[in-house]
Amino acid sequence: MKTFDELFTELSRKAQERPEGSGTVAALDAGVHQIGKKIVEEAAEVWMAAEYESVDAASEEISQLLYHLQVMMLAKGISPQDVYRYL
Ligand SMILES: N=c1c2ncn([C@@H]3O[C@H](COP(=O)(O)OP(=O)(O)OP(=O)(O)O)[C@@H](O)[C@H]3O)c2ncn1[C@@H]1O[C@H](COP(=O)(O)O)[C@@H](O)[C@H]1O
Repeated sequence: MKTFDELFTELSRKAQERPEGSGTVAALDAGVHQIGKKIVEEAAEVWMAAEYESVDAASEEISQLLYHLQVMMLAKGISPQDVYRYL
């Protein structure tokens, strides 16, 4: 289990060190357009799970959406603090 900030730290390191087999590195290489499509796909999965599936399934979909949002943040050089100041 990890927090939003812990995941962001982990993904930042992956982006920098580019370990082989990292899905995050592959997503960053694919670019903003592909990351954006993944965010829309995951958002739809959150909606469907929330409406038709269990709380656990919806939680898992939300975690995946948060992951892909973090990948977009990395792709655009946006830090958690950049986002938090709007919360
Ligand atoms: N939390 C996540 C995470 N959530 C979602 N995903 C990605 O999102 C996909 C889920 O999307 P879908 O449900 O659409 O499943 P899918 O259709 O089989 O996925 P794709 O075919 O699109 O790859 C997964 O296959 C992962 O590629 C994640 N990938 C990585 N992480 C964490 O990120 C960290 C770094 O991962 P790597 O960069 O791969 O080392 C690790 O701690 C991982 O646990």
